[in-house]
Parts: sequence; C-alpha cells; structure tokens
Amino acid sequence: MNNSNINKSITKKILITGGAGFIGSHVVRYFVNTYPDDLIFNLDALTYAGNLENLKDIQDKSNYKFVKGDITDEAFVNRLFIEYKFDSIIHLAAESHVDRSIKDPLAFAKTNILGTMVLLNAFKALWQHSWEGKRFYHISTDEVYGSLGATGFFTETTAYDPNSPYSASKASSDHFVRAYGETFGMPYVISNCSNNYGPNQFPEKLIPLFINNIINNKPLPVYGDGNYTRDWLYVMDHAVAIDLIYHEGKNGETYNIGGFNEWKNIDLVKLLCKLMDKKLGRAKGTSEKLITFVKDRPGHDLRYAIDATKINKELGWKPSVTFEEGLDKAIDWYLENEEWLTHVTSGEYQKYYNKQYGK
Ligand SMILES: Cc1cn([C@H]2C[C@H](O)[C@@H](COP(=O)(O)OP(=O)(O)O[C@H]3O[C@H](CO)[C@@H](O)[C@H](O)[C@H]3O)O2)c(=O)[nH]c1=O
Repeated sequence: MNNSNINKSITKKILITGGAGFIGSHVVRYFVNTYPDDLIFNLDALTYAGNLENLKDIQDKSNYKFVKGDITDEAFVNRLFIEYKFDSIIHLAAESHVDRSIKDPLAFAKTNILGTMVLLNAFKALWQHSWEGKRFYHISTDEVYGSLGATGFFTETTAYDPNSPYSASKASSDHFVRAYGETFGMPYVISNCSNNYGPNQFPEKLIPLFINNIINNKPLPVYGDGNYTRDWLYVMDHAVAIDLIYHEGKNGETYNIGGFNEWKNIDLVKLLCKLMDKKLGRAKGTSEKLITFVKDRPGHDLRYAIDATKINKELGWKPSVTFEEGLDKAIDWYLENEEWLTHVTSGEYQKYYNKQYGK
C-alpha cells in the first residue's frame, strides 16, 4: 500500500464528482477559492438534485471547469480520464435520499455502486503503474453502520450493518473502494458523515422540506412518533473536514465526521417551527399546528450518533458552527432564496441546464 499523502505544494488536477449537488457545491467552492493553483473539475449529471445555480459565484474562475456527465457512462468517464489525467478524485456523486431508495433501489445500485466502480476502474487504468501522489477519496455516510439503540456511538471500527437500499448501496461502494486499495494498491481514504444541513439542500430532506412547507403553510409530515434521533452538522463544517482529510488523512483509513449534536426529530421540528414563527413574524405556535404525524418510513433507523474522536485527535477538526447559528443561517438563506426553492421544486433549473449542456 502506498502511504504517501497528498502534497499541497504541487498543482493538482482534482476531480470532484457531484459538485453541483448540496454538499458537493460547498466542497467545490471551498477548493476553488482555497487552492487557486489547483485545477478543480466538477463532474455532475445535473439530475433533479444538482444545480449550477449553486455555483454561479465561482463559474468564471480560471481554476474551475464544469463537465456535465453521468458517472455510470463508462465510455464517457474513460475518455474524460484519458483527456484530463486527474491526480485525485473526491467522489460525492450519489443518489442520497433514503425515501427515494425505498421506491427505486435499482437507481441507487446503479449510481452509487456501479458509478463508483466505473470511476475506480478509470482511475486504476490511469495510474496503476505508479500511484505516487494520487488519491481516491470516497465521501460516504454514517448510515452504513445501521441503527444504534438509545446509547452508544458509531466509531470507525463499528461493523457495517446497513438497513435501507440507500445505505446498502453506500456500504457496497465503501467496500469496493477498500477492495481496490487492497487488491490494486490504490491510495484511498473514506469518510462517513452524519446528517448535513445548510444552504442549497434539496427540499426533500427534513430541514429544507420543513422550512419550505412552513413558508407555504403546508403540513409537516413527521414519520412515526418522531422519536428518531439524528446527529446534525452544518455543511461548511463538513466541507472543511473533507479538505483536511483530503490533504492530511492517511491512505487506507476511514474518518467519521459528526456534529456532536443529536436531536430527536420531533424536538428539532418544534425548534424549527419556533424559529420560523419568529422570522416570519407569525404568532407563537402557528407553525407547530402544521405538524402531522404520518406513516413511518419502512426500516426507519432509530438513531445515528458519531464518535468523531479520531478526526479530532489526528487532524484537529471539530465543528465550528453551533446548531443555533447554523439553523439561523440556513433559515435566513432559504427565506432570502425563495426563488431558488420554487425553481428546484418545479425542476425549472434542470430544464434550463439540460438544454444548455445538451440532453
Ligand atoms: C423527509 C422526512 C424525514 N423525516 C425523518 C426521517 C429521519 O429520521 C430524519 C431525517 O430524514 P432525512 O432528511 O431524509 O435524512 P436521513 O434519512 O437521516 O439521511 C440523511 O443523512 C444521511 C447521513 O446520516 C445521509 O447519508 C443521507 O444522504 C441523508 O439523506 O427525519 C420525517 O420525519 N419526515 C420527512 O418528511
């Protein structure tokens, strides 16, 4: 196994997949602005969840290039790798919504497993003769570990035990990345993160969906009894962790990333309602009336909680944004960008970009 880590001082061609999506767009912007000497390529299929509007502030930077394409298109990906000879990959492109994975598991296997393998193969074909200074970084999820009971934490050595088609597909892609490391000597690193929130998140996930519904006076569908627990992390803190792991993480290692910030869904939703009433100048208790308990998600994981000691001790990372600050910033962003919300939910941006980039 090649243990050399990434050298910051040498100009690199870095491919970020899924860079037009929620977490990806924050990572792309951070890298483009922080590393002007590196060339940042953003490969994204611009599905319903990807949006170039998310990156309009950096679209003309000389160290940034957008490429529209699907990671499952093997011939296209191989051509791209031969043309640009990427030094490293930060792989975020994925189908990510658990409810969608229950409706269409195959789409998740295709993008998350097959797509990852296409990238691994293309990277292997380029560099197998010499892996020096190269790295495949797979961005993954804490859901691969399955569900916790009322106590305990996921650590990097917790056994994988995925429950949803989404988490099974991410667990599988993690395994393939490790297998390419063991079998072909590919230098890799993996991180598994908890629930992200912040600007630009597609309003199907809990926080942006409920903000959007409160704005529009629509019901807030809380699954089951609402006593499910998630750990929440502001998306920019995730982007900073990714930067640290990419540059300073050890090859062949996994890092867990979390917010040290557990909330029961129902408590989080009530807090959101309170904050939104204040922001919208509505009477106390107005938004809470929108809470509607609905049928539970099948196979709903009870609790996720991350032990982020390793990344803290080894790389000095910890979240910088408190939940109060983060929620406040996120709510303000959605209120200031209601047009974005309308456009992404109507698919209008997609039509525009698909026309512009050909589809
Ligand atoms: C959309 C929705 C969600 N929920 C519940 C289900 C979960 O317990 C919690 C959060 O749901 P979601 O926002 O869908 O996120 P969750 O299933 O935890 O998964 C997220 O977090 C994962 C990391 O833990 C990421 O890997 C996934 O890509 C991301 O989608 O809220 C509701 O009660 N009602 C809803 O309408």
